[in-house]
Amino acid sequence: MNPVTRLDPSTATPADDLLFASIASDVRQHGYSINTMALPPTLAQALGEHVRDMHPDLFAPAATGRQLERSRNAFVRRDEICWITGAALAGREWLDWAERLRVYLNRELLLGLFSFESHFAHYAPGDFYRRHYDAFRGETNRVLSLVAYLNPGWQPDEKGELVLYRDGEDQEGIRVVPALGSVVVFLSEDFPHEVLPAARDRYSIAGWFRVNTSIGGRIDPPR
Ligand SMILES: O=C(O)CCC(=O)C(=O)O
Ligand SMILES: [Fe+2]
Repeated sequence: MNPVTRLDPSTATPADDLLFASIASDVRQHGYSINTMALPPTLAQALGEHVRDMHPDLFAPAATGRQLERSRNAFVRRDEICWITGAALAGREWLDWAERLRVYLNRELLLGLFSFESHFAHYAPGDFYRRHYDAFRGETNRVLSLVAYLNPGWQPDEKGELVLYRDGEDQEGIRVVPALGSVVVFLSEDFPHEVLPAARDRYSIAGWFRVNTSIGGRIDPPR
């Protein structure tokens, strides 16, 4: 077996640097950042192939709700998820990339991001995730949400957009097509968002950078 060469996960490469700089400046100015064809193409390709190859049994219905009241709520969300552990190479490379972004954002924005968790999500045709926040003030350690899309050749009539609302009042939102390589970052407590039903299988990664403060006496509460 050939040894696999991996980059030092803590240092941004020149290619990452441009993207990371624009994410940092968007988040500083607006609290969110939307980037098309942003993931390194080989990484996007590898993740897309990996997620489509994964055995369906690895995916489980996603839970909703606040920290202590988690339950499956099929009225709120219908997707199935699989947490990314880094056991497979594509997942490992994704976690390394997110780690470089974490280090970069901490340096630029002083957010004190401490850790990262993420899962693959599969939305079968018709699946959705209703308007929601990823974090509620004082209830979770999630500070910054990161979503990446893994769908080559997405057509406009296939729908399945992410709608990112600018605040609690916004009803119009900004629509993001879930096309391969697009990356969206936003402050988890500030931007409600939803996933519209799609006409074909829709694959994404949702992740969260977290801080390490204790909440209600519990340190680093469970997902
Ligand atoms: O897949 C997406 O577009 C976003 C998913 C999402 O909002 C979530 O998992 O919290
Ligand atoms: Fe979300």
